[in-house]
Amino acid sequence: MQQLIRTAFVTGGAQGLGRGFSKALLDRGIKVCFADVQASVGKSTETEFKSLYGDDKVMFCHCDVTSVNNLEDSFNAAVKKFGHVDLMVNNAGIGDESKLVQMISINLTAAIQGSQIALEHMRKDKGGRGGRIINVASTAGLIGVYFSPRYCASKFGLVGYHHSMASNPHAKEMGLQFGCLCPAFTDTAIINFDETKMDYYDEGLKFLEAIGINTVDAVVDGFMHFVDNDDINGDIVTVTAQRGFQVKNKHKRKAHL
Ligand SMILES: NC(=O)c1ccc[n+]([C@@H]2O[C@H](COP(=O)([O-])OP(=O)(O)OC[C@H]3O[C@@H](n4cnc5c(N)ncnc54)[C@H](O)[C@@H]3O)[C@@H](O)[C@H]2O)c1
Ligand SMILES: CC/C=C\C[C@H](O)/C=C/C=C\C=C\C=C\[C@@H](O)[C@@H](O)C/C=C\CCC(=O)O
Repeated sequence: MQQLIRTAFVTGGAQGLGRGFSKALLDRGIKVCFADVQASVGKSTETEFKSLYGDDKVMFCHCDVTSVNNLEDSFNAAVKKFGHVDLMVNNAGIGDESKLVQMISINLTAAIQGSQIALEHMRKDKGGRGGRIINVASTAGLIGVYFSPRYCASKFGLVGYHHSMASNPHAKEMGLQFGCLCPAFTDTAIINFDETKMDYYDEGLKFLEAIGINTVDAVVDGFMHFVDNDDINGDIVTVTAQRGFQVKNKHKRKAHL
């Protein structure tokens, strides 16, 4: 029987993919707390969502995910308002090769810390009611990309964390499931590149033009796989302009060998 998802916490939800995931969840009647470092964009997204879905369905927390205290306080504010968080989405991210330390801190460290905060709250063996933790990585977490090597490293790290957590034989008794979303280039602000954000800028742009750009809606469709299906533990969803969304799971494949 499908675990009922009633509430979600989404980082980086003020705009782009996080906003798209939040809206799709709200459309399903799931209450959403979204956190973002951009206060004014977050507030205006919150105002719009409240007018569409009602004041009790959505909340915005101004939060810099690189501060673990800030992240924990925001998560706890969602638990206080909604009673429980069933779905954690670690989505906040940047793509800037000139900001190595900040990028690792946001894309990798904060996503791991967000996962750990969520799982301590969700663990059935510790009195929680279970839940799902979705980490937003990238196809750049699955294949090497020479013009964005630092970004790639942050996303490979996150995919490694996902595999490790999903392969935990105790995940089931804790009531936890781990999913990882790996889109290729998608039409959001993160792909507004300039020479400082990418190595081999011209070659990077040519690659991007050659493989094409996903719409936000296409990536949201892939994301909803983690909400609409029962047994998603270990799933990696890739979304590419050429092939749409595809689900891969090396843990299940191994189990069948
Ligand atoms: N758009 C793409 O091509 C693409 C492809 C694959 C993966 N991704 C990943 O998707 C995720 C969302 O990116 P997007 O494409 O929507 O880009 P975006 O720039 O539109 O959105 C990123 C959001 O994260 C927020 N954010 C950044 N730093 C933060 C911090 N320290 N604390 C809290 N919030 C912070 C931003 O304010 C913004 O709202 C990222 O993890 C990104 O790496 C994007
Ligand atoms: C640095 C910029 C910020 C965001 C952009 C995004 O995260 C970066 C994507 C970089 C590369 C994407 C490559 C996509 C390639 C696909 O067309 C395809 O060839 C790979 C598809 C699946 C991959 C891997 C696998 O199945 O093993």
